[in-house]
Amino acid sequence: MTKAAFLRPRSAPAGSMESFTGLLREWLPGQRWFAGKDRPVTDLHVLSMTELFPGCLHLLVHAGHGGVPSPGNTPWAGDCYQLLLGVREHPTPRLGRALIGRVQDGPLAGRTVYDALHDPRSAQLLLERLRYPGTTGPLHFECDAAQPGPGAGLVPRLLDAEQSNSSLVYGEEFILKVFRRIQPGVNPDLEVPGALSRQGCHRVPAPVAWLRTTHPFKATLGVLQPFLRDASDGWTLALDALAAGDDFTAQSYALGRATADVHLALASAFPVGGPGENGPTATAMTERLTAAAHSVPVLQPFVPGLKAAFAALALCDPGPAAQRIHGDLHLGQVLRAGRDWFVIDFEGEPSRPLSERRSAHSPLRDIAGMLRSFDYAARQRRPWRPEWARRCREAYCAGYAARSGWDPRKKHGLLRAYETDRAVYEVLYEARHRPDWLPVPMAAIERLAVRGD
Ligand SMILES: Nc1ncnc2c1ncn2[C@@H]1O[C@H](COP(=O)(O)OP(=O)(O)O)[C@@H](O)[C@H]1O
Ligand SMILES: O=P(O)(O)O[C@H]1O[C@H](CO)[C@@H](O[C@H]2O[C@H](CO)[C@@H](O)[C@H](O)[C@H]2O)[C@H](O)[C@H]1O
Repeated sequence: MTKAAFLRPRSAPAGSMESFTGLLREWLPGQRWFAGKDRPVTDLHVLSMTELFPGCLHLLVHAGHGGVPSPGNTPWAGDCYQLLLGVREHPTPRLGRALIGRVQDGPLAGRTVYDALHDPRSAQLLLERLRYPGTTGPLHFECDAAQPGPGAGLVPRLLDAEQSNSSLVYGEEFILKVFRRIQPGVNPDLEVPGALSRQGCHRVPAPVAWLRTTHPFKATLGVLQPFLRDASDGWTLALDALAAGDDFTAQSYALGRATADVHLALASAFPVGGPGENGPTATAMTERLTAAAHSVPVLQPFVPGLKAAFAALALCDPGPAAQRIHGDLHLGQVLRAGRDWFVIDFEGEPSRPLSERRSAHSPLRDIAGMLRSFDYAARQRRPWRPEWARRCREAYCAGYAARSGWDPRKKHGLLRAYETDRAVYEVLYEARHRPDWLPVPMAAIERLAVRGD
């Protein structure tokens, strides 16, 4: 590996990065993982730029939205994104949709830049870097020596999934998740699976190696873990079952048990204890609703009805103790391999502040996430299949109760508030990432606000 240079964009001559940042500003909003599709990108700054290896730059960039702060992200208004860019002297037609463009001026003048994760050579070199712990500028490559690591020469492929980040699969043996939207601090998707594997919890693939930065702030940038090669995710399995007219209750029941297993392991890996308190929960949910309705005006007519669900928390018992949870549980976060369900992606809801994602919450939040997911799946079919979703939800709760010793269905008021809060989050998520999907959570909003069930 050649010694990498750490380029300091802030010392570059004024204006010299203009064409480069202009290209990135145009390219970013078209990316699936870009979280600001509901607002124009008004400015883009390079926060750090490191030559990872010849022909590949690592960047953290800040995308601003005209001074409108993004909830929970960095101390400044806007979002920070991680990019790995290939830089070539001569463009090749094969770059296809990886192509970002040709830089007109500044230090990269005349070069073609592209998303290096699409480039097998860069993807291979990235894995090589993770195989040998060390640092490159502010970037730190680390590994868990207790876990079997990847061998040499594993062939990479970029996953083309509905994702909030980007993932590379190596030789069908390992998967590297490259986080896209970066917040300061340890990412729970590294912290939690590591702690659960030390607990002996077999339902979560353990981190093998990871990448973090120390500039312009400390943050986790990527995690490598074993790839469950014959696994299917719960979303695909649910849609297949719906298409075939199959029942999904046995799978849902097993999924409920698996969720309870993971909650039990989380409670012992991160002992926090203490009963949940409904007052602060209701306040936080109401604040999130107000902020979401401000960003997504179609929510506004439903605000009074939704607030009622949160106000009703005052009449509920506090429910199960707060603990570390998954934080963004849905059918796309569970993988079925053999007869077992595995749980992945402990990042939490990406738009929440990291400190909030790493604190204790009611396990009902995860349960509500999965219940909403059965509804999402049922709405992918015409005509809509509410009965299918209802049976899955019942079976999931029954499976959870059998393993945990308490039945989520008996916490009706709490569960309704958590489902409402989750549906509000989904509206915000869809508006920002996949505007075409907005009608799915909006249908739930209407149901929860108007009928309250
Ligand atoms: N350990 C794994 N084994 C097999 N497939 C995986 C594994 N981790 C992730 N995947 C696949 O990658 C997809 C995206 O992973 P996920 O962690 O949910 O990323 P994101 O945060 O970008 O949504 C999953 O839906 C799943 O299909
Ligand atoms: O990318 P992540 O998996 O971290 O989670 C985000 O994206 C999800 C979509 O990919 C989103 O989930 C929503 O859509 C799913 C169907 O695609 C559905 O099963 C979920 O129930 C629904 O919430 C998730 O909210 C978001 O955080």
